[in-house]
Amino acid sequence: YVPMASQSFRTERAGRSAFLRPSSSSSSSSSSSLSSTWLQAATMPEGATSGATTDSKIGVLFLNLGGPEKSTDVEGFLYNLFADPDIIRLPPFISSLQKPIALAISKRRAPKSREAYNSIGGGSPIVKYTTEQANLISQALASNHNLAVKTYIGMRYWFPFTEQALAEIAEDGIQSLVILPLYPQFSVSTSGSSLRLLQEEFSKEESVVPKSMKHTVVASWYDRPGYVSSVAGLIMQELESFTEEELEKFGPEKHVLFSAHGVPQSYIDNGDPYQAQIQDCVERIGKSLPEDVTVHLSYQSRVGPIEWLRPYTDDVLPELGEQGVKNLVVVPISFVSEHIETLEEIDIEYRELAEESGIENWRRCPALNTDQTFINDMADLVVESLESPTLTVTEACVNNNCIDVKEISQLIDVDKEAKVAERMNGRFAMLGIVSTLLVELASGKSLLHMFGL
Ligand SMILES: C=CC1=C(C)c2cc3[nH]c(cc4nc(cc5[nH]c(cc1n2)c(C)c5CCC(=O)O)C(CCC(=O)O)=C4C)c(C)c3C=C
Ligand SMILES: [Fe+2]
Ligand SMILES: [Fe+2]
Repeated sequence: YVPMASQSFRTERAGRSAFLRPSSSSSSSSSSSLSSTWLQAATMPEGATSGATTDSKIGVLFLNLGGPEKSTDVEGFLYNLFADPDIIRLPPFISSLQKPIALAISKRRAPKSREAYNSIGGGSPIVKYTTEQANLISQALASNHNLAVKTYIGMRYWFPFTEQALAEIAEDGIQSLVILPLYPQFSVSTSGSSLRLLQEEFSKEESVVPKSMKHTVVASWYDRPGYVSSVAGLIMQELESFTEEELEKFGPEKHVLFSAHGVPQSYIDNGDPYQAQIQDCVERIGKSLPEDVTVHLSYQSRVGPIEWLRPYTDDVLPELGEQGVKNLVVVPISFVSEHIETLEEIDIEYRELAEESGIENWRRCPALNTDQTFINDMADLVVESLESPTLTVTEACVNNNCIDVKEISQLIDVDKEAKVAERMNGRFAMLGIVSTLLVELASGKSLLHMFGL
């Protein structure tokens, strides 16, 4: 649990800044003409003149996945992850088995996972980095934009849980909340899962947060020039670290491999925008790299026997080796802080595979972590989202196909039948993972182990 006392919070805005009164509304004195952007509505009381401001308490909630901080957390963390219907999708007729299945899979996977966490010091650094990012973004909002906000961290599967963050948000009396998933690209399995949790909470009769609290979501932000240039900047540092001697020895060709986190192919077939956003993201970053650099894209971290997004990183590395690639920078692209899949999977497993494949001059681009260009851009993003029309959690989920429209059919008018049918297909595909488990339980044979679960 991260004590919130460590985060900065000023109830008063640090001063009067112009952005709260954008020029488009500066001559208006009617609150109704301001209703398109919720910050204005939230900060200006009914009938206020454009110059007037009130001190609305603004919060920013950063959503992230979370990770075990010590070895004994691993099984509980895995259970929470596999109990999430956005990670293991079951068809409705066995959905009541979600929890026992999660229990069995987490027990099965825990030793392998624990070993991986032990190899990086026993736990995940996600909370540490996310806390630092939240604090620095809050500082950048104060210094660059004269705006005081309180920041909160809501992890999906481990402490500090999103539910805890919501309780604090309510206790602090936050009136306007920006919800910012720390995943640049949207996937149903990451941002979508966290937003669904919020959607369910906010739509309860007796929600933890008051109905009067306004909120807006930033669903994805991989296409922001600030984000693109901060990643490109980190890649350039790695490319420039190839020495004259190395280039003489291994040749002048430089390659960059973007290794994105994978998702099951069935998610994409059912409307997850993730792959399209990854491709667009890689294209944008690739364009800001020197022309003599060759760019590749692959997907890592697959789990279970079903088809995931291809090509797989562990297939591409040997292929690059065969093609004679020697100078390679590997870039983790789906996440903004170091975690087990950068520190263990890329730095240990893939590095070893690359060496075996003859890729002799290896670099790994660090995750953004506390990169200052990135932090400043995230602060700008918060301000821009405050000035823009709101996007509610429900709208963000529906726009990105991560909500069963049947569940919210009262709220939103869409073609229910078609959407529900599409989701069912994805759920049957996930039966691949689950039926393997059931066969294993019945036969006593370790099929899941064979498949890496
Ligand atoms: C089984 C399905 C999984 C999907 C789909 C998935 C998508 C996905 N995950 C991340 C980022 C992270 N995943 C992390 C841990 C983790 N994820 C899965 C499974 C799926 N992920 C498992 C089983 C685990 C546990 C670790 C393990 O045993 O391998 C983490 C936490 C890392 C940490 O340091 O603790 C992150 C981060 C993305 C971005 C993504 C889809 C886009
Ligand atoms: Fe993973
Ligand atoms: Fe994951």
